[in-house]
This record gives sequence, structure tokens and C-alpha cells, in this order.
Amino acid sequence: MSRLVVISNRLADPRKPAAGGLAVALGEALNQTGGLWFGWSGTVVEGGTPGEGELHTRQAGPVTLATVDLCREDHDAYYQGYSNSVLWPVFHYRLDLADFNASYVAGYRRVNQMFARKLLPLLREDDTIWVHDYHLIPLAAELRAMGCRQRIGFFLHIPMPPPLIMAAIPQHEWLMRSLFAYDLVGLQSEADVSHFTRYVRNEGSAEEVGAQRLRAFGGTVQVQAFPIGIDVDEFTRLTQAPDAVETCENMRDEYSRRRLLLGIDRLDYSKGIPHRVRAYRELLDRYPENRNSATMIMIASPSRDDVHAYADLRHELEGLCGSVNGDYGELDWMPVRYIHRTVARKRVPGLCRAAAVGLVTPLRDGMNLVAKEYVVAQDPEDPGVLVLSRFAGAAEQLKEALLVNPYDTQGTADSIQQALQMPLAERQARHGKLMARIREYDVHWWRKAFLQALQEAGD
Ligand SMILES: O=P(O)(O)OC[C@H]1O[C@H](O[C@H]2O[C@H](CO)[C@@H](O)[C@H](O)[C@H]2O)[C@H](O)[C@@H](O)[C@@H]1O
Ligand SMILES: O=c1ccn([C@@H]2O[C@H](COP(=O)(O)OP(=O)(O)O)[C@@H](O)[C@H]2O)c(=O)[nH]1
Repeated sequence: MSRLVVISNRLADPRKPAAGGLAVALGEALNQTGGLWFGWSGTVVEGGTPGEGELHTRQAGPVTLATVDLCREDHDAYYQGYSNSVLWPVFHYRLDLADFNASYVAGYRRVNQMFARKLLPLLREDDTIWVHDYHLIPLAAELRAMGCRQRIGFFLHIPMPPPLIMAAIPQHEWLMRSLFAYDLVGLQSEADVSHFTRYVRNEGSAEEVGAQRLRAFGGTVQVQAFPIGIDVDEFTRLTQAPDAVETCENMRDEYSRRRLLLGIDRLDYSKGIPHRVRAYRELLDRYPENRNSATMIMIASPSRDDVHAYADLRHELEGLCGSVNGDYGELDWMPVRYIHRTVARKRVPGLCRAAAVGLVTPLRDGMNLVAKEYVVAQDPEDPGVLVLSRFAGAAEQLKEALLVNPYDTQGTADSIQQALQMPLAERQARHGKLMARIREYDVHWWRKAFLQALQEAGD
């Protein structure tokens, strides 16, 4: 059987719990198959040479981890710069936050070339190579230029924007052309596939040469949606484990007189966290019966602190939470509990189970695994209600959630109220349908469906 080689910017020891959807999902996938996981070590070397980084390898159960350090200059241009100040904002439709500094793209190319150079000697002839996310779009083109002929698939974890938004990136054609060095491109949703297809038709005069196969820019690629899932059995076990039970009981004791609304996100402008606070404020305003009886807990895990837009968001959020607490708080009730820390993964299920309403309201999100985790953590006899942004990739699958437009403050407040008032029978019916779909399209389905399509691509 061919060995699986996974390449992603961020790695995690697959035997240990990790925060961040990509690391969680890949750890779970690789634990099943074994193989090689290659990417950045997480170490930034001050004063190192650009385009050079030390390679480290170690064994973690069935998985070999091979990681490369980045020097400060490469890290700042490739990770903070092109990946997180150009591709991330534009792919999340935030042209206003993009910083098209010309030096970033050079660092991005340099690191992709270095990754290809370091990876090549580790590859075997019959390896199946699976590259992940926006940090590594040109990696297959670099590997091909060095003679790599193995099958290579690519999965984009974030949204694929519509063609005219993509076209704002000065190097958009180079990026999209690079994707044609892969045998298979996987995207999170059908909406993403349609944006990709429209782009290559408009800008690359693409022709359809088979089901979901497109020819453009002198190459051919298969493009399909593979919505990422979670490991339902593992998350269920986590929900029943003593840590989760204790967290849930503590929360219920602490808030025994109150209904809990819960949001768990990285502190990222794509997650719509300030919009959520405004909707909650509107809820307290329009439906005063919730004053003193509903508490919103917002876990905002620190993320990409050195990128300006993230620091700005943090300040905005602190101000917003402070003003809701100042305006509505009582001596014995704080409306918002804002926690700017990462919650250990083992605590996530207990928090979710204790919450009557799960608030997942991103302005754009590739998928959003917290939405799926919230549903799985619920007690089927008395489940909470998921309020989900229609702009999360997860909304294509999770139709029985209460779908909201997070830009519509009043509408979102009304849906939160509907969630708080929902009769038990309706909660159970919605939860049952959501669970069935989350279980069917779990992380194992995702891995198998992608790898099977990659095996068949181009045959
Ligand atoms: O590695 P970081 O810069 O700390 O960021 C964490 C990850 O964020 C993004 O996650 C995405 O992948 C999830 C799983 O497919 C998906 O549910 C979510 O909607 C995406 O935002 C990013 O794409 C990853 O590369 C980062 O590791
Ligand atoms: O404090 C936190 C915040 C998030 N997570 C986990 O990190 C992942 C976030 O994935 P998601 O797809 O929702 O968003 P991303 O951060 O990847 O954009 C989920 O598994 C969360 O349970 C966590 O364990 N602790």
C-alpha cells in the first residue's frame, strides 16, 4: 500500500490533543493510516539565512514528523505576510484588511521552494502526497519542477472567494495556475467549487474535460468538494470522559439560575465575534426577560497576535464586552464572560454540553469544526440549539441549525431568542438530523473520500 505523506504549515503531535481545526483533523487522519507529516516546526530562528532551515525528524506513534525551522525573515514574509496578511483576508472576502506588500510574495515562494527541496529526498516512489491549505498553494509546482511525479492532492481549508475578489491579489493568476500542478484540488463546499470553476472559465478559458475535471493554464485538474468532518466517536468519548463531565457539572452549578450561550473561536476577524456581541446586546435590549437570566461565554483563543488586524480586533472586543457589561450588568450578573485564552481540548465538550445555545457566527469560514463539535457534545434527550452563520462552510450541511446572517444584528438576536425558547420536541428533531449528517460525513469519510478521489484522478 502506498504511504501517505501529509504536508501542512502547522503540525501537531497526533498523539496529543491540539487546538485549531486543521491540526485536529490531520492528526486524526494520520493516526489511522500512519505515514509522514511534513511542515514548519513552529520555531523561528533569529538571524538565520532566508530560504534555509534545519530539518528535524521524530517518530510519534505510527507517524514520522519531519519539520523545518524558519528564519525570522522567512516567517515574517511567508506566514505573517503573504499567508496571513494577503491570502487569509482576501480568501475571507476582506480586501480592506489585505496588505499587498511586494516583499511578501518573494518570501512565500522562497519557503515553498525550501519545503520542496527538503521534502524531496524524504519521498518514496509510490507515496501519495496530500498538501494542505493556503500557505502551500505553489508547493506541487515546485516539486514537479524538481522532478516529482507522485500523485499530489491539495485541500484548501479556507473559502475559495468569487473570481473578482480573487482577482484583487496581484499574483492571482500565478496562484490559480499553480493549482493545476496537482492531480486533485479539494474544497470545503459546493459554493467554493463554483467560485473556482467560474474563475478558471473567466481567466483561464477552462474547458470541462470530464466530470469535475477542468483543463486550463496548460494543465488538467480534478476539483471537488470534500466538507471536512470531526471524529465523532472520539469526540463522544471525550464528552463522556471525567474532565468533560466535571466541566459540564461545574458550569451548571456556577450558572444554575442562568441559560448559557457559548462561543469558542480563535480570536480572528473572520469569526464575526464583535457582530455576535452586538447581537447579544440587541437580545438583551429587545427581549429584557433574558437580563439576569442569560450569560454569554466567549472563549477567544489567541491567534496571529503579531498581525495588526488581530491586535485591533482584540481592542475592539474588549471595548464591546466592557460596554455590554457596564450597561446591563448587575451586582450578581455579568452578561458577557470574555476569556482570551485557549481552552484545553478536553474541556471543550463539557462547555458545549452545558450551553443551551451554541453561537457559531463567522462572517466567512472554510468549515468551522466547533459547529459540529457543539452538536455532538449535546445530550440527545435535552439538546441545546446551534445558531450558525449561513456564511460558514458548515451551513451547507447543517441545515437544521438556526441559520443566521451575522451582519443582521436584529435578525441574529431574534434567532438567539428563538433558540432559547425552542420546545424540547423541536430541539430533539433538529439535533437528530444534524447528528446523522455529522456522523455520516465524519473525518474518516473526509480522508477516505479525498484519498480515493486522488487515487482515481487522471486514471
Ligand atoms: O495555524 P494558525 O495560523 O494558528 O491557524 C489555525 C488554523 O486556522 C485555519 O483553519 C481552517 O481549517 C479548519 C479545518 O478544515 C476549518 O474548519 C476552518 O474553517 C478553517 O479556518 C487554517 O485554515 C489552518 O491552516 C490553521 O492551521
Ligand atoms: O480555546 C480553544 C479554541 C478552539 N479549540 C479547538 O480548535 C478547533 C477550531 O477549529 P475550527 O474549524 O472551528 O476553526 P479554525 O480555528 O481552524 O479556523 C476546534 O476543534 C476547537 O474545539 C480548542 O480546543 N480550544
